[in-house]
Amino acid sequence: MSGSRNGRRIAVVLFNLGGPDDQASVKPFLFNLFSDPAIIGLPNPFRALLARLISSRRETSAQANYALMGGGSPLLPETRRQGEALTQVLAGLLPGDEVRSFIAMRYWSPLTGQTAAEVAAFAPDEIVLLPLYPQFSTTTTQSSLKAWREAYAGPGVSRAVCCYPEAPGWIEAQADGVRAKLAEAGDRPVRVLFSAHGIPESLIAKKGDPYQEQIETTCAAIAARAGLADGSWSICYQSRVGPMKWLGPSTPEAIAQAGRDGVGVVVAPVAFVSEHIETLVELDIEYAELAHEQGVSPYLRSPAVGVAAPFIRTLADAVVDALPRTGVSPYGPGCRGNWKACPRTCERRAA
Ligand SMILES: C=CC1=C(C)c2cc3[nH]c(cc4nc(cc5[nH]c(cc1n2)c(C)c5CCC(=O)O)C(CCC(=O)O)=C4C)c(C)c3C=C
Ligand SMILES: [Fe+2]
Ligand SMILES: [Fe+2]
Repeated sequence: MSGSRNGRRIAVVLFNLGGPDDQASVKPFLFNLFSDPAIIGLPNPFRALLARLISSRRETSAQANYALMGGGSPLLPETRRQGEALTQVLAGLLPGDEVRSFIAMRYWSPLTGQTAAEVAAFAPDEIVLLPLYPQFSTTTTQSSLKAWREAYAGPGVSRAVCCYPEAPGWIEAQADGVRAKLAEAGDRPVRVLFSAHGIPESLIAKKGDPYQEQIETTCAAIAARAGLADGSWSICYQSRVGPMKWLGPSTPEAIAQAGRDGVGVVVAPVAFVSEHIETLVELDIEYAELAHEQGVSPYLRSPAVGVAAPFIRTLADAVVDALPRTGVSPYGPGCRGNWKACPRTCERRAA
């Protein structure tokens, strides 16, 4: 943190999904997730009933998965590390301003309402809303920004970063991870599978959700930066939930295809910025077993970017760019507040 009598007080609010801290929080966490109209588009009381039903049904299997990580999700401690690294970089970029970072999780603590009260107590002049989702989706970024607007009643001007699917430091950090795993593969033939969290396909047609398009932008940029040849990489989607048609091909299908083609894989998670259940359990345990069964070898996974310096610099640049009169943006010209029209800095003024 840096301070000055004349500087601005700037709150940076990091948004992520949240995860249960322990076994007892798994069910209420799932209930919160499935109660979100951005996830289940039914009116109440049907949505609440369905949320109760699904959270009860998934509880035991989800608890078993969280137990593999010691009982709860590492998402909050990982996000705290990112917040601390970001605050340090911002102190250097914004000397004279007092910058403090906060974390607002969508479905588990610290929940948005609690964080909104903490930010209000800080009495900021400026609030930068920073989703830890590089690609914008109605199910993630838009849901978090909406929750913030409903919860925050304190002082300051809120400005939102919408997305950074091809921001230079984000792509560099991802490409570094992929290159390291390709080096580990050595002479063995491998395909790079860019694996993103899926969403239901209907959201794209119904809501114009730009997520898939931005995933494709991210993957093409990483492939170019890592020098991957055409045909040596593909995009797939993991973590399907429920009976609806989700984006495809699924990551298990892509692994099976690699098996048929006689190549190993380097799986790169491209929609997550930290390690959590979807990487540590789904990719590292479930899909690794699948790969083993299908004779896919090697099966390697590049790490989530975490606190990699180029990534934290990308976040810091996004914050500086969101503030008024602060230099040249690597993200292109500013947005007029409509994410459908402007896929880079959507919902810039979220207040
Ligand atoms: C890009 C990020 C994510 C998108 C898009 C997303 C959409 C989405 N997720 C579900 C259902 C579940 N997600 C769960 C956990 C989870 N999801 C993300 C990210 C995205 N989700 C994160 C960061 C996490 C938390 C991980 C942790 O460590 O706790 C879960 C719980 C786990 C499980 O039971 O599998 C569910 C359920 C839907 C339905 C959806 C889009 C419609
Ligand atoms: Fe999810
Ligand atoms: Fe925009």
